[in-house]
Amino acid sequence: MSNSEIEARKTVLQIKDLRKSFGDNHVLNGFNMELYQGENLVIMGKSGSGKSVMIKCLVGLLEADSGTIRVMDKDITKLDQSAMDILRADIGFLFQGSALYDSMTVRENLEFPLRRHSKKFGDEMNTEQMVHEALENVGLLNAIDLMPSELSGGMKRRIALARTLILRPKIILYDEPTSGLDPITAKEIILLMQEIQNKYNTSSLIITHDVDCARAISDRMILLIDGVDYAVGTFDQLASDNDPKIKAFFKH
Ligand SMILES: Nc1ncnc2c1ncn2[C@@H]1O[C@H](COP(=O)(O)OP(=O)(O)OP(=O)(O)O)[C@@H](O)[C@H]1O
Repeated sequence: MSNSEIEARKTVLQIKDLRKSFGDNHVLNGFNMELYQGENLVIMGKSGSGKSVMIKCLVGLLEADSGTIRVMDKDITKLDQSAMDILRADIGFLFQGSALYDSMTVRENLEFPLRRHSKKFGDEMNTEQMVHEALENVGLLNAIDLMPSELSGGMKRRIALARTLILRPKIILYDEPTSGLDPITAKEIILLMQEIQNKYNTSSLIITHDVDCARAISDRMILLIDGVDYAVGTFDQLASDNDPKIKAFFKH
């Protein structure tokens, strides 16, 4: 995708001048980002640089000190609880800790979010069909009646992805989607993320330390350094930059 193609697109998520401190620890010092419809945007930052704080502000788990966050043209700091719930149904999360419920089968794990967000799909919701489709999307329909304890780490990650997808999110937030996986399984997850993006034209914000993952999946990248969007560009643009702070990310 060329830069001009991306720029012609609709913005689905926009953060402007986001600031958040904990006492003297100034974590975010005016962070900006824009996620365009249908793109995969990777955010990379060192450990402790504020990636999780940024995501928590984005989903309303932390209150920013200042700045604006707009999700699909709505300023989330101004939404009441019910408006926020409706918006949340359009945002999917795949977090490191998004564990499956151990006491439920795969099928039940997928039915669970559907019941919670049944309003989004109304009376026409066909739970069985939606569970099947979500599992087919991750190639694990045959695991429908298994318990999480019977799944490998890679399979669990795929089921977690299916559970996110079943709500047909417009935006997916991925926090370290390949962490803890061996390189082959990590590649499978990246392939799946690409397939899903192609099939549903979702927009994805991906936080990762994994340079291979960033190379494979990103249309654009943002480097979060010193609490700001220090560098923005394609993987190739950033990987060939001579700034020492930027270079540090791409050294193996
Ligand atoms: N609730 C909190 N109270 C006080 N300090 C916090 C809180 N949450 C985060 N911090 C601080 O904010 C800074 C950024 O943390 P954050 O978890 O966002 O880093 P990160 O970039 O996600 O790191 P990692 O890649 O290791 O997950 C750290 O210095 C952390 O100690």
